[in-house]
Amino acid sequence: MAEGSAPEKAFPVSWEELHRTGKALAWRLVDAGPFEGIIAITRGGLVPAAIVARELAIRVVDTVCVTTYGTSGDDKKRGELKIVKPPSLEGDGEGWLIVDDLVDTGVTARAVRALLPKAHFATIYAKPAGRPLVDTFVTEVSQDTWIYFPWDLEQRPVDPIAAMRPRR
Ligand SMILES: O=P(O)(O)OC[C@H]1O[C@H](OP(=O)(O)OP(=O)(O)O)[C@H](O)[C@@H]1O
Ligand SMILES: Nc1nc2[nH]cnc2c(=O)[nH]1
Ligand SMILES: [Mg+2]
Repeated sequence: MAEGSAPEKAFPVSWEELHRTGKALAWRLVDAGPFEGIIAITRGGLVPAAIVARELAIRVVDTVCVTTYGTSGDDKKRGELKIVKPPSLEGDGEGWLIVDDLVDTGVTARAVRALLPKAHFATIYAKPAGRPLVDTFVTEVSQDTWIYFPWDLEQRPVDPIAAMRPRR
């Protein structure tokens, strides 16, 4: 999310939807390979990487562990980007697939691309600012949207619409 611009729209994603869209990503990647393996950007890329690995029969899965958002306790606030664990892989990433859940400002993608410039970079979702950094994605959402993944959500009771309006 761009500094100073609070996201206005919520885009909640269910497990079923994530699985379906993750498979759609795998379909888009099938002719871009074969890949030596996947590098998942933790933590958000872990579940999408598992879905893509299963669909493309990829057995080698590595991680690059990055912290940016949420380090101050607010999940929507960006902190300083740190690579807390680099990929085990040596080299420029040629023949490898990097998977993340989404690209927003592109700061995370840019940092990981700098480590592995020749790898193919794939995400399920992309916002316009980060889109040029991604080789393959499935769904674009507007920059002022915040995507809520299944692991960000739980079922809760909500008031009926009428209860949220002033009585006439
Ligand atoms: O394009 P950017 O503006 O850099 O944002 C995209 C990154 O933000 C989220 O990760 P986050 O830092 O929230 O950590 P997490 O994956 O551990 O949830 C998401 O999983 C991407 O990795
Ligand atoms: N869950 C989630 N994390 C993000 N990190 C940067 N943008 C987003 C977003 O829209 N949703
Ligand atoms: Mg992430």
